[in-house]
Amino acid sequence: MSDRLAKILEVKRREVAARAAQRPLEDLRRLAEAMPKPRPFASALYAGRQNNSGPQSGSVHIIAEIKRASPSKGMLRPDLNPAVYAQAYARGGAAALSVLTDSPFFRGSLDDLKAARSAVSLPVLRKDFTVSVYQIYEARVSEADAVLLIVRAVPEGFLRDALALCDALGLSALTEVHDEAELETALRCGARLVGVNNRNLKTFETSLDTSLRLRPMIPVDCIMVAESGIRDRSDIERLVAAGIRNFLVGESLVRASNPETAVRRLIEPMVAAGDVRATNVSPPRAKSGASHHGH
Ligand SMILES: O=P(O)(O)OC[C@@H](O)[C@@H](O)c1c[nH]c2ccccc12
Repeated sequence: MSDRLAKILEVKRREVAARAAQRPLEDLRRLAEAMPKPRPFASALYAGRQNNSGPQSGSVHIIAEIKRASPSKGMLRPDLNPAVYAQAYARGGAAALSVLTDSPFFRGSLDDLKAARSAVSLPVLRKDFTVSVYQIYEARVSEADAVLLIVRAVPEGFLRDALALCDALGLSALTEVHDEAELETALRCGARLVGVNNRNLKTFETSLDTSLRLRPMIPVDCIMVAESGIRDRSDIERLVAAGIRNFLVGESLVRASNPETAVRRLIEPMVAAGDVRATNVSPPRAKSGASHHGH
């Protein structure tokens, strides 16, 4: 484990222990179980086994992230208003939202999540470093529809229990992996919504090759999300060509001068090379298109 992740997890464990001392797990559990149903998160994404000839075929689904700062990039947008961003992302056509709720390293909070969620009707992921079931109940009580589970951050036994708890609470779990071994662990524990993080946790650099490399290992009954380092339309196109349809995008949307347009640009229908040519050729001279039949 990288020192940086280890440091974050250490701080996180202390933070959660302090909150649990204020409000015991039992109280939180009671509150969680009385919450209204979450919004469906996984089904807002593209599932690979869907009929590929449907109207959704080839469509791009964006989980748009609300993130003020990050340990690797420092301050991104310190004055970010979560409700305003949530609405802009929704207007741009985002399929779901991700809200950083970690405060020491990402300057987020559970209040950000609530503010974002109440401004839109999209499902919302609580983006945090989950090290305790306490945070899963807490996510539910804060109206999250999904939580992040980072394979590298927890023992396999915890991952298994956390996935089962999410299931019982009706929460989706985005299980994050960085390599083949972590993906195997995730699948062994029953993960069905898998995030492939392109950020190398040692160097903090991103490479889309991670998503491209792991894509063929994702079973057909799983939903894959490519995470991190997606800057523009050409990145999306590279990944779409490999059969990837779901993307978690943060920095490039947060930094964009117009977040609504920035999302819309990423999801615009792709124009295939053949289509481009079709619009450029002169109209056919004869109407007898029989020879084109079946083409
Ligand atoms: O800002 P980017 O490069 O578009 O990345 C978004 C998201 O993938 C990234 O914020 C992230 C992925 N996994 C995480 C785990 C914790 C905190 C943050 C993350």
